[in-house]
Amino acid sequence: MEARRPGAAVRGNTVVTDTPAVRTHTEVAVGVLIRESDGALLITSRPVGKPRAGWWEFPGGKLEAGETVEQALRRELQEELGITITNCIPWKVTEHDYSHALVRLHWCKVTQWDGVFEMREGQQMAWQQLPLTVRPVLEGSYPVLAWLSAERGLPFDGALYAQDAAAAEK
Ligand SMILES: Nc1nc2c([nH]c(=O)n2[C@H]2C[C@H](O)[C@@H](COP(=O)(O)OP(=O)(O)OP(=O)(O)O)O2)c(=O)[nH]1
Repeated sequence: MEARRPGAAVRGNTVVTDTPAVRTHTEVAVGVLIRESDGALLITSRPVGKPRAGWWEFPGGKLEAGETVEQALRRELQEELGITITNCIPWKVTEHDYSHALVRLHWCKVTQWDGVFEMREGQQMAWQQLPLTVRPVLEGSYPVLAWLSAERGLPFDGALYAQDAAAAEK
């Protein structure tokens, strides 16, 4: 007799279970662009059509097959912002489990780039000091905001950045 897991059903030759599939990580390259003159951080809003449209984040995006983190970040910032980064200092790796994806975020500090900023996806950009004044901010970015705050001797309060989340697109 066939052993069946609880919750499993047979449809034709296929066993269908309600056991969730193992979630694989989506690898993401993220740039912490730091302006030399005053240490301000570049924050951008997520464009219409993406999950969490209108939320604020550090610029970056998903790695494509065969790309290194640096290659992906260089491509994403050219595509989205029209600039070419000329350094990329690997910094931290974090993970966050969203309902839309389980992401692994590869954070790099970037202090040099060429070109003029152009928001090619209709997003907004803001050079910000800590604490940021834009809201809401993707929660996957909170650890990095906490580390940046610690580096600058500033307190960090994640609750600040969740403000206005209820009104924003999820
Ligand atoms: N760029 C960026 N992504 C972040 C940050 N924090 C954070 O949790 N994420 C998450 C949100 C998304 O689930 C994922 C990035 O995916 P994405 O959809 O924006 O990437 P992409 O630009 O390559 O998008 P796509 O058009 O190829 O779908 O990483 C952050 O500060 N910056």
